[in-house]
Amino acid sequence: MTGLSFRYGERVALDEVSLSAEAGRFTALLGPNGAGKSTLFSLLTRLLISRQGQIRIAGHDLERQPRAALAALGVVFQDATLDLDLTVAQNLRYFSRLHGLPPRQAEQRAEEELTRLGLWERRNEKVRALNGGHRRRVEIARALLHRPAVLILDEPTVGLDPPTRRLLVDHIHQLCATTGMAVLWATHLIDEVDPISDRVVILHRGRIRAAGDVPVVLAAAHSDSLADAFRHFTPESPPAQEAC
Ligand SMILES: Nc1ncnc2c1ncn2[C@@H]1O[C@H](COP(=O)(O)OP(=O)(O)OP(=O)(O)O)[C@@H](O)[C@H]1O
Repeated sequence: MTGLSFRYGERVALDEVSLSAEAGRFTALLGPNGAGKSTLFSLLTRLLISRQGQIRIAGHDLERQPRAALAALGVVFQDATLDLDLTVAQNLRYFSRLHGLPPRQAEQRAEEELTRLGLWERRNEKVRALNGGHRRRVEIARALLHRPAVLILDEPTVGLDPPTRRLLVDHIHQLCATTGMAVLWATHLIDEVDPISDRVVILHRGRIRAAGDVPVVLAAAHSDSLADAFRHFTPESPPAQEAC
């Protein structure tokens, strides 16, 4: 996205934000509460529209080619959006229909993704019967059914216990490396970043404060830890959590 701005009335939520998520890489969008992460996700998914700036998804302009752009996008929102009274399989089937996947292909894709996330055996259970971590996994499986080129996740580990959090973070890192998908993962938890392979974008009060590979961000902050760099670029914010 380039030069993206958005305001709620007089309140500026995003100010000339430009960032990219590269294919095959995990980009961590780090920002404290109120930084503008959810607003950015709403713009990426067209829940909000901005006249200032441009968003391209897998080469498609979101404003001019919304169908093609959104077809290339997988989304996991901050709040769960599953139907609790449908089974895991029914939730996935419904979503596949929305994306126009033929039934046979939809079933195949559901099996692949649920198996990968260890949930195939539980496909006929109602989502209501699953714990928070398993529901999150179902949402991730659902977001991947149509094989998006870009996957965006808005603080997907909020409320999960540390082992479940680790499992999801590792899973998405692995997917990124093996499928070539671009991932944009919003978080305020520093320990979700892999300092070796990830890119980091630090957003504070609607503006990008730093972006690049971890060593670049550390050098810009004259710091040797990402937690310190985060504090440096987000003054007057609560300290970043390194672990749950
Ligand atoms: N519907 C709204 N009306 C007015 N202001 C809003 C609205 N939604 C968000 N804001 C403001 O816009 C700014 C960015 O909020 P946003 O929710 O995008 O941040 P965030 O980084 O996602 O924060 P969090 O981690 O708390 O979800 C904040 O100052 C917030 O108060």
